[in-house]
Amino acid sequence: MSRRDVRGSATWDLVEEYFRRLHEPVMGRPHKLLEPSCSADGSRIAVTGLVYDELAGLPRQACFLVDGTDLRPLTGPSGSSRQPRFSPDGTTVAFLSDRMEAGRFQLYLLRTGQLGEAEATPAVPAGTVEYCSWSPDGTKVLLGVAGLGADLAGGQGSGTTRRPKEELPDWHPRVEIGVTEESWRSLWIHDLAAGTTTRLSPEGLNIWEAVWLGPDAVVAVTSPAPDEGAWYTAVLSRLGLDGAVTELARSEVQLGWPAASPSGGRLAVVEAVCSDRWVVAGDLLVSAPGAAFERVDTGGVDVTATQWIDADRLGILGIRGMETVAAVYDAVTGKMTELWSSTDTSCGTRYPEAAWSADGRVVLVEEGYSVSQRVVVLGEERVELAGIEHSGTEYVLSVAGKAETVTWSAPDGLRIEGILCLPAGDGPFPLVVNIHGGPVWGYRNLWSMSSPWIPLLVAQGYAVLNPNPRGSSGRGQDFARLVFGEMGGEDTADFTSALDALVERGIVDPTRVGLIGGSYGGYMSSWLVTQDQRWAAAVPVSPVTDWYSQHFTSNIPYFDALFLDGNPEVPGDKFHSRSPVAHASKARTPCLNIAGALDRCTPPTQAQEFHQALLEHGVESQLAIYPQEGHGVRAFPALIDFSTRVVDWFQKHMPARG
Ligand SMILES: CSCC[C@H](NC=O)C(=O)N[C@@H](CC(C)C)C(=O)N[C@@H](Cc1ccccc1)C(=O)O
Repeated sequence: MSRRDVRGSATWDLVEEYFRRLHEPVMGRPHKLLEPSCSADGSRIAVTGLVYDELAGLPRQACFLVDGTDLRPLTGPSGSSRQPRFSPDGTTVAFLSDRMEAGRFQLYLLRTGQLGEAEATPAVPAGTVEYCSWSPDGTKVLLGVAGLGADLAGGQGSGTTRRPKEELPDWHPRVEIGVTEESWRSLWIHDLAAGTTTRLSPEGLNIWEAVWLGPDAVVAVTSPAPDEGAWYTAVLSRLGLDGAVTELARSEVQLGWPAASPSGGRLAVVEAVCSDRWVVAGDLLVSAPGAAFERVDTGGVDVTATQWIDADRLGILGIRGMETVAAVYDAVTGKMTELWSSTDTSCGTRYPEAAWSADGRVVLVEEGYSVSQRVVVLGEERVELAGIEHSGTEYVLSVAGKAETVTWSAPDGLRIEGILCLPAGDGPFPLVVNIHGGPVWGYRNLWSMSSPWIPLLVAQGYAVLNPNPRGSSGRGQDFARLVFGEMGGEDTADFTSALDALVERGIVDPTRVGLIGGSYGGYMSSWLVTQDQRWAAAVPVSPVTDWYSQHFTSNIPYFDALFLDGNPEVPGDKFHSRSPVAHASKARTPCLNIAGALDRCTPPTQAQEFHQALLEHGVESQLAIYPQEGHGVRAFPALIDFSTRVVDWFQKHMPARG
C-alpha cells in the first residue's frame, strides 16, 4: 500500500460498507446509550444517547426517557443535549445543552409530564457546563463549569473546550501564554426560585468535580491551578454556600468520585493510582458523621462509581479482574452485599457507571462483546428495558466472532488476563494485540470492545487480544502500582509472554502477530517493536515515543515525571532509556504511525519522531496525521480512513488467509 489517498480503494469500500451497515438502520435514533439516571422512586429512567443523522463528524447527544422497551426523546435535534438528571421529587429533569451555541453547554429544565420547550436558565458567562446535580432539597442545581479554552482530558479527546472564534489574519502566530482566565474550572449554583445562576467557587481554586454535601455545602476535588497536570495532586475540599473552603482529605495518589449522603452526614471518595483525569478505579474511603475517612473492604472490587442510596447505604459499581460488580455497602453494619456481577457483560464508558433508586435498585446500561446495549434494572429481580438492537447490531454480531477471557503467566510468574476476540473457524489465527491506554485502565467485556474496528479485524480473520498487563485496574492498588516508575519495564514481558502462551496453545500463528494501541498503548506498541523482533506489523496510535520531548510539549508533563519516576534533566534517565526513539535501531517491524494534529496530550510530533527514526534505520514506516483529530481518531470520515489503513497494514504485512 503506497497510496497516500486510500479513498475509493477496495478496503475503503469494505470499511465504509461495514460502518453503513452498522449505523444506517438507526440514523436519527440512538446507536449508543450512556449516563443512566433515575428518579428517586425508580419509576422513571433517562439516558443520554449518541445519535448520527448522517455518517459525518461526531454523533450528536440527545436525552431519552426509557418507556418500557422504548426510548422516547426528551430533547430535540438541535445541538447536543446530555446528562438528564431528575429532581429529588421527580417532577423536573435538568439537562445540559449547547443548542444556543455549539460547544457551549448550559443548564435547561424540563417539567416531566408537561408538553413544551425546556426552560433555559441564565447562561454561565464565558464557560461551558460539564456536569450538574440537584441539591438534596431540590431548590438548586450545582453546575461544574469549564472556561472556554480549558484543556480537555485525553479520554475526552484532548484539545480544549471550544474557544470563541478570534478574527485574526492568516499570518498571525498561534500564541501560547500559559494559564489564562479561560483555563479554570469553577462551580456555579442555579437557584430555581430566584431564577439566578451565581458563582460559588472562589478565584484561584480549580474545581475538577463536585457534588452536594447536604443542602448548604458541596464537596469537590480541587487544586490551586487549572492545568491538567494539577489534577494529579488535587485534594478533597468542602465549599460552604457561605463561601468557606475547608480541606477534607489529601492523598499520595489521586482522589475521585466524591459522594455525600442526602443530609451530608456521610461521605465517600475513591482513592486510586491514576494515569488519567476522570479515570479513577480504586479503594473506597467512607467517613461517618464527624469522623475521619476509613478504608472499606470491598472484597477485591476496585470502585469506579458510588451513590448514596440513603443516609447509611452506599451503592457501588466497580471491577474485580474481568468482572463488573454492583453492590451495596451498609455503613452501619460494614457489610457489602453484591447485587450483580458479570464477566460476559459490563456497563459504562470509561469505567462501570450506574444510577440508584432510593429502594436500592440499580439502573445500568448493560452490554457485552456479544450483547448489544440494553437498560437493565437490578434489584430483587432483573428487569430488561429498552435496548439498542437492530439489523446493524445483528450484522456486527454475525461477523464479530466471539470473545473469551484468557490468562497466562508472565516470566516472573504473575498471572495476566485479557479478552481474546476470535474469528469463526479453527486456528492458528493471525493475531493483533490491542494495547490499552492509561497505563492504569482495563479492558472489560463490552460491545465491539468499544472500538468498531475490532469486529472489523475479526471479520477479516484476525484474532484480537485485549490484554490487561500489570498496571491495569481491577486487580487492586498493588497491581496498578506495578507500572509506577516502571513503564516499559516488567510490563513489556506481559505482552511477549501472551504471544508465547497463545502460540503454544495452537491459537496463534507466530509468523503473523501484530500490535495496535492508543495513547499509552501507542507508546507500548512503539516500545515493543524495539524490544522484540517477532512483531510482523504495528500501528501505534497517538503514541509517546520520546519521553523527553513529550515532557516539554504535552499538556500533562506531570504524568510522565510521576509515572516514569524520573527527571528529564538527568542524562541517561528513564526519560531517555525508556523512549522508543532511542532504540529505533533495534526495530525491524513495519509501523503505521497515527496521530491527531490537535492532540495536546500526546502531540503529533511524537508519532513523527518515531516515523523518522524508523526510516533512518531502513525500517518501513508510514505517518498519518489527521488535521481535525485530537487524542485518537473519532469523527467520520477520518474513522473510515483510519480503519482502512489499519486493515491494509495488517493485510500487507501479516495477511489473514482464506
Ligand atoms: C502515555 S502519555 C499519556 C497517556 C494517557 N495517560 C495519561 O494521561 C493515556 O493513555 N490515556 C488514555 C486513557 C484511557 C482511559 C485508556 C486515553 O486517553 N485514551 C484515549 C485516546 C485513544 C484511544 C485509542 C486510540 C488512541 C487514543 C481514549 O481511550 O479515548
